[in-house]
Amino acid sequence: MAIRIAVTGAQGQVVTSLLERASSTAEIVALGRPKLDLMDRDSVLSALRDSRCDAIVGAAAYTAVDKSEQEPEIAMRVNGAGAGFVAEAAAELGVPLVHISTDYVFDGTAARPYREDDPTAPLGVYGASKLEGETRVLAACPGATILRTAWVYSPFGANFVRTMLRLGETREEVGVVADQLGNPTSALDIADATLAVVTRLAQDADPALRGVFHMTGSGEASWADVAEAIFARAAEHGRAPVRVRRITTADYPTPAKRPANSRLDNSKLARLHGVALPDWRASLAACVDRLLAAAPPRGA
Ligand SMILES: NC(=O)C1=CN([C@@H]2O[C@H](COP(=O)(O)OP(=O)(O)OC[C@H]3O[C@@H](n4cnc5c(N)ncnc54)[C@H](OP(=O)(O)O)[C@@H]3O)[C@@H](O)[C@H]2O)C=CC1
Ligand SMILES: Cc1cn([C@H]2C[C@H](O)[C@@H](COP(=O)(O)OP(=O)(O)O[C@H]3O[C@@H](C)C(=O)[C@@H](O)[C@H]3O)O2)c(=O)[nH]c1=O
Repeated sequence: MAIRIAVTGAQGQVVTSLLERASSTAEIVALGRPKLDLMDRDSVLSALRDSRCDAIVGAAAYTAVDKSEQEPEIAMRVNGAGAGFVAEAAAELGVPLVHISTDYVFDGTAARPYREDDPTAPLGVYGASKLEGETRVLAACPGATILRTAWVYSPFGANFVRTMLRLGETREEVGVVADQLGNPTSALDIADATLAVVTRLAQDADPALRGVFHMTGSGEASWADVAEAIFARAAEHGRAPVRVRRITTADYPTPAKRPANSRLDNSKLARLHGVALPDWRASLAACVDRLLAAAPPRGA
């Protein structure tokens, strides 16, 4: 019988990807606002109780990194307290919980990819609110599994790939920071991996499968590398060439500080869950192909 997985959020990149990748072995029940509002504890508990789920994936979040600097209370309520309400429901229902978190819990000063037990020190409100969420999730549901991912893109919603393709429609050159390193990750790959993890958790009570794990696309990049790969692939689709000017973080001031190095070490997930995500370049090319196949060039 298919495992019934309740997911928080209805239209986010990861939720949409889970809906697309769900197979005959997994049924996704996507719970978004107004039925489930992370700012409203009662709605979270009642939506999850009503879902008759076998497992929960906490994917909804306040993800506007810069805007969160102006709206710290909302970010904290959604990503901190809200994540805790979801964990409370998982504990009450006695079902496995996978909670999605972020590389932005780190300050980026390490000279190597971060491991799960490295000290956290978020630079901005978004990262701090997601860290608060991790703490609350583990307090309310000690058997939860937290998957920290990073730099998520997909054919859906708002993300860096879609921003670059949009800018490339009207510009010959785009300045992109080359001194922030991370792991670009396809939401569709996150969906495949999350389904594997959650299905295993529903069958296996091993405590080693619980706790914090890093889960990103394989391989590392700067944002400028990602932009170059996007425009190179777009050119293969006949799009006008776009140059990437490799700039520094100081050249591109933003309200929120971002980590210079937020590469994550995924070896714990591979060792204990047997899960590894594909190389970011292959998944990024597939995403660009899909977006451009759906949208003919301007003026065509
Ligand atoms: N995007 C990224 O680069 C990264 C994301 N993550 C994490 O991965 C997870 C999924 O991210 P992603 O799919 O990209 O997110 P998106 O920004 O694409 O979607 C976020 C979803 O959360 C929902 N949401 C926001 N506020 C609330 C609320 N108060 N109650 C209920 N739902 C709410 C939104 O609903 P609505 O559609 O109604 O606005 C939206 O559907 C998040 O936990 C995020 O922190 C981790 C690393 C990188
Ligand atoms: C649009 C643009 C951005 N940039 C820079 C700004 C920033 O340093 C970097 C990425 O910009 P974005 O605002 O798209 O990405 P950002 O919102 O920082 O993405 C983050 O989102 C949250 C939700 C996460 O959890 C993180 O893992 C990460 O993916 O690129 C440029 O240099 N040039 C540009 O034209």
